[in-house]
Amino acid sequence: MNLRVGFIGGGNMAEAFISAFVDGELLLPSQISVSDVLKERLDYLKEKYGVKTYLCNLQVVTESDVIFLAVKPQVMTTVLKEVAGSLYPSQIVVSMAAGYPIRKIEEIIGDDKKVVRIMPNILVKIRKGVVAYCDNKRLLDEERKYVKELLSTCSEVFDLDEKLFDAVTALAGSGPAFVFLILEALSDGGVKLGLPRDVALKLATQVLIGSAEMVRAGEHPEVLKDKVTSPAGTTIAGLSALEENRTRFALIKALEEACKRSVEITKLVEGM
Ligand SMILES: NC(=O)C1=CN([C@@H]2O[C@H](COP(=O)(O)OP(=O)(O)OC[C@H]3O[C@@H](n4cnc5c(N)ncnc54)[C@H](O)[C@@H]3O)[C@@H](O)[C@H]2O)C=CC1
Ligand SMILES: O=C(O)[C@@H]1CCC=N1
Repeated sequence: MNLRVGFIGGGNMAEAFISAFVDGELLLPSQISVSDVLKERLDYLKEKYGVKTYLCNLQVVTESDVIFLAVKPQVMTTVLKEVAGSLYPSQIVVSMAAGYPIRKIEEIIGDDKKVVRIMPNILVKIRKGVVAYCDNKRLLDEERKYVKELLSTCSEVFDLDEKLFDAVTALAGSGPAFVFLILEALSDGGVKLGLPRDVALKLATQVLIGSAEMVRAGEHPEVLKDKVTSPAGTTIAGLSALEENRTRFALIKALEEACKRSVEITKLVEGM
């Protein structure tokens, strides 16, 4: 299968996917079309990636077999209503909107349409993303395979029940922002101790990448933590400060709040 891919909304996530698809040489720029309400944004995408761009969303619908909806959840209902009459049941609609359920998409465009819901993260831009995947079971096996292959070029794809999407949105969708904050804070700590800013950021980044790689290699983080921690040493002094400041709780709470917001967004869009 070699389908034409469109994006409605050409913001951060659309660019992350376009960049990955083009750089990964899975799609030619001429197979990709994008629409947005901002002409400057479209000019930028056309110039940088060579994709086809339109101010009209319906043009993307006409030119695509797979249509990624990459607008904010609050804009989804308007966009879906706008394109509903032009969609064919053979086309595949892929939504990445946080908190926007498949049933709401079907309510607007019809339940005869092929609908995929994904929750990606910004790391797809460097082809190290994760994507949670579910669909409304209307895709043919080969179509599902194709969409997953497309997503696999830039991410690890997890088949998950839609019920888990709020939690996945918190951990995987919002997660990079939490990690960026941690990196920034570690760099600040280094600067406070006298390290030059650029050195502090590089050290913090390498520590994070290396630590994640060790966990990926198969060891549990708790076991690894104990290997770093000497009796009466430096690490336990730092860990004790983290416990005193309830760092674990703060991170758990961050995910809970992000998940709660995803549920709130669903309630909000269901009333639209
Ligand atoms: N940014 C992230 O890391 C992640 C975002 N998401 C989801 O991806 C979706 C897109 O998010 P971002 O790319 O971050 O947002 P963004 O704000 O960067 O991009 C949205 C784009 O939609 C355009 N737009 C607004 N109204 C439009 C309309 N009526 N027709 C066509 N285009 C229109 C905007 O001009 C903007 O360029 C959201 O639903 C979000 O929940 C999901 C996972 C991660
Ligand atoms: O902040 C947001 O709502 C979006 C969804 C996940 C990441 N960014």
